[in-house]
Amino acid sequence: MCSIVKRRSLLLELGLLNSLLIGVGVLLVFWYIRWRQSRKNLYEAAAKVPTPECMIQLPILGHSLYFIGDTEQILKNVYNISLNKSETPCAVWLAHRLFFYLKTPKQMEVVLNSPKCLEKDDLYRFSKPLIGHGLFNLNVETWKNHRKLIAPSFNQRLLDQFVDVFVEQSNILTNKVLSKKVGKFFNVEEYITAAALEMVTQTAMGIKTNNQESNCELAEQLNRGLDIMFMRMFNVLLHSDFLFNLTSLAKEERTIINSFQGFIRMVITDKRADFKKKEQEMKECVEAQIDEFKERKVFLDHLMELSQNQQFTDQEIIEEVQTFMIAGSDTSATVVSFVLICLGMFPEYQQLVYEEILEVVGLDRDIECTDIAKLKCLEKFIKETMRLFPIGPNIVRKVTEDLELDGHILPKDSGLVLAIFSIHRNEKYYPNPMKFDPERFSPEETAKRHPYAYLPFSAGPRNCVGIKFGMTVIKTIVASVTRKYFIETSFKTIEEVRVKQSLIIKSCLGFPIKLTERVNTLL
Ligand code: HEM
Repeated sequence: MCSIVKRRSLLLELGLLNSLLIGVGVLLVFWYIRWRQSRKNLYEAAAKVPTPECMIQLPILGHSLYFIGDTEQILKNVYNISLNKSETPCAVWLAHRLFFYLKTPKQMEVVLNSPKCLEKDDLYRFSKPLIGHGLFNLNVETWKNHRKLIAPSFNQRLLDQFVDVFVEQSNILTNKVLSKKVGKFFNVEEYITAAALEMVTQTAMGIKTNNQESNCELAEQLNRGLDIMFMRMFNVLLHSDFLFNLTSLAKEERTIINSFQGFIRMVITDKRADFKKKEQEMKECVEAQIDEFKERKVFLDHLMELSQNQQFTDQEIIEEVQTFMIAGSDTSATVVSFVLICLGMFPEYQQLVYEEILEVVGLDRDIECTDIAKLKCLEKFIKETMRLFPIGPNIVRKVTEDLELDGHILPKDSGLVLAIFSIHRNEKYYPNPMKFDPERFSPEETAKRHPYAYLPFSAGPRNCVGIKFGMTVIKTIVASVTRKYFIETSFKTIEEVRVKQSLIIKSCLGFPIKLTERVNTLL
């Protein structure tokens, strides 16, 4: 009797369980159908354009498998999409996310100037911990306000005042740091990064850290942080915070960010105290002495002034400084490193650059701000280097309202991959594209090209805010090194310089150069 009752209650429980499972199943199916319906416009838009021929599309994962792997392979896979002759936007699925891959200057012009594409894509969310919620990453509404307030800090007059810092640090790099490396091959990147980081630290925060002469742990940490960030962006398995936090990468990233933010906080606290002290001294000071207190203003001073008018909170200041330091140092240092290996590969151009420096600056005196614009040959050389090695090889934006492009509707919530690396190496815009030829950037040749065929600093309202700053840093360092040393590299051709995409482009084999001190004679 007892066993019959038990069996009945078991059957009852099983029945309930089955009903529960069926109920959950029905709900899931219902939710899935609704979810698919809400994304109908994405599927329809994707069906109207080609998918990349070089990639197989899998259920659920889409083309994701092509974006798992090392950062060299990822850049190659993205580049391979451009080898298809068709210029129609093509659709790439990264799991449930739809991206359109764009590769013509006309498409770049429309997208970069459209108010519907000012938002950075969700992929950039993985960069927020390290780069901060500053200009680079902010959502459009806050970005508009911050950009308006911050852009004046990058004016020419202010930049001219920083040239002294750039020159001082370039001299330390050339005369103290690199002089120990003469005569043997070495990877120049870490030394340039330390110099650029010190330049940005001084001009962003107004403090000296003697980065170049001490062991530059911060620079190394930031490089590793950027690598982890990019791995996460393209590896869908690491997109979930839960799964990522189970990996050792998450722990490593947290350590890097804590030490970086701790450093910025410390500087801001010191600055605030200093700011208050100076304000007090100014109040007590007679008019004639006030000039003594008028020092060169750095980026942080501007932000702190804006915070007094309630335009920036303390946290926003920290995030903007964080952005400025990463966006300003790693980019400039990487371009300088590429320029140095290109100078090594093409000695005939190196000679022209060297002769120009002697003509404009001479042998002995320091570079001055008025010299920078006169270094035209160097400028063309830098531009050609940035064509072949653009810092942001692929920029990704998000569509916030349906956008019409080349007769196709790119729907809200899709992502747009702007394939700058592919345009820069496309023979349609740059005949014989792998030939290194600075004359492509003579005014006559430049005028013949679509202006959006060259985008090293992006373009439109959300372009790089530090273009002049970056170009001045690059010119000052390269002029200083080239005036003192003849540069060689172990790379023989551009093709040998294998590249990978961390958030920015990097050389897979580093930046090996050999320096020989020049026996300088005036021309
Ligand atoms: C040669 C050096 C540099 C290159 C090639 C470069 C390139 C770029 C590119 C391509 C973007 C757009 C990225 C995107 O839309 O995904 C960008 C944005 C930005 N860059 Fe630069 N950059 C350089 C130097 C600098 C410097 C020196 C600073 C600051 C001192 C800076 C600050 C920024 C900021 C704040 C943004 C975000 C702008 C916004 O969204 O409003 N960059 N940069």
